[in-house]
Amino acid sequence: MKVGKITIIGAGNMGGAIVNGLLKSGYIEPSAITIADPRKNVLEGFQAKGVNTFQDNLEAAKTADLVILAVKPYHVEKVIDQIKPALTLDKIIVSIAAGVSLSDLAKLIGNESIIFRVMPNTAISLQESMTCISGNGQADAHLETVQTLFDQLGKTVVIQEELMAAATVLASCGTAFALRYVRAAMQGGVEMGFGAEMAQFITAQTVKGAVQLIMNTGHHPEREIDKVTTPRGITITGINEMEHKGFSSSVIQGLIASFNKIERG
Ligand SMILES: NC(=O)C1=CN([C@@H]2O[C@H](COP(=O)(O)OP(=O)(O)OC[C@H]3O[C@@H](n4cnc5c(N)ncnc54)[C@H](OP(=O)(O)O)[C@@H]3O)[C@@H](O)[C@H]2O)C=CC1
Ligand SMILES: O=C(O)[C@@H]1CCC=N1
Repeated sequence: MKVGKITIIGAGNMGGAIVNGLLKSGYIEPSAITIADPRKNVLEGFQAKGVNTFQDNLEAAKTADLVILAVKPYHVEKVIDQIKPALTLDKIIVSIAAGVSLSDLAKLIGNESIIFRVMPNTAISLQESMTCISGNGQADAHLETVQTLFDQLGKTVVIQEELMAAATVLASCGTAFALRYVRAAMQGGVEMGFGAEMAQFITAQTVKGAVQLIMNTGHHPEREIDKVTTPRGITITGINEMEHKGFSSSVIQGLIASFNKIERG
């Protein structure tokens, strides 16, 4: 079933990106979208796009069929307290707060409620998110509705909740990790003679093409790497030097550090 009215609580990086992705998708009318945030100035831009805006979270949540909690993890409890009177059992509640479990949410909202934990990334604004979804027992009957909604905003997978911390690191933090590679390559490009703008253009298109090589074929990355690394050639010299300096190991250790941060707080 297609979702009716959506309310997003929190108009920050992610709340705003979700609204922009929804508007771009045309999946639902701007008038069926509501966003709430205490800051009036951030709401004005959304109002201009025909989206309903509120500084009062409870008012914003009242009319919704589906409420997305897009506030920082440490604001989730306070926000749920504010909107609880509007969280009737027929409403779908979606939290994107990192590290806030379904059982944490059920304690605050109620065991009978329909609750999803969803982990998107900032590319949701361009309908290019990787979004991981899990839900509680009541959520099963509404999974298609929620997955179809996020399918409009990129790619989705339904996962066991125990994998949600790993999903957060790979897919949500992953945007920043990938862009650090891009930045580092740009810095190298500038040292070799390109201006920053040209270095960014060349690096970004190269990364996009490399990603498409594995996405379009399903090939393992090493299969495509093998096609680039001429024996005694230039690429293997650079790759081996990166590995001597700990490239793969640094990436893995960074992922695990982020994972431990979610798991241990
Ligand atoms: N950023 C990312 O890439 C991702 C983030 N997430 C999760 O999404 C959530 C939001 O992150 P992000 O968008 O980056 O954070 P932001 O701080 O950018 O956005 C949160 C917004 O909520 C506002 N806010 C604060 N208190 C309230 C309140 N009581 N009621 C309504 N709005 C309030 C904030 O205002 P103010 O700034 O004034 O406090 C801010 O505008 C987090 O839980 C995070 O873990 C998940 C996936 C990816
Ligand atoms: O860094 C964070 O805590 C959030 C969650 C995932 C991406 N950004």
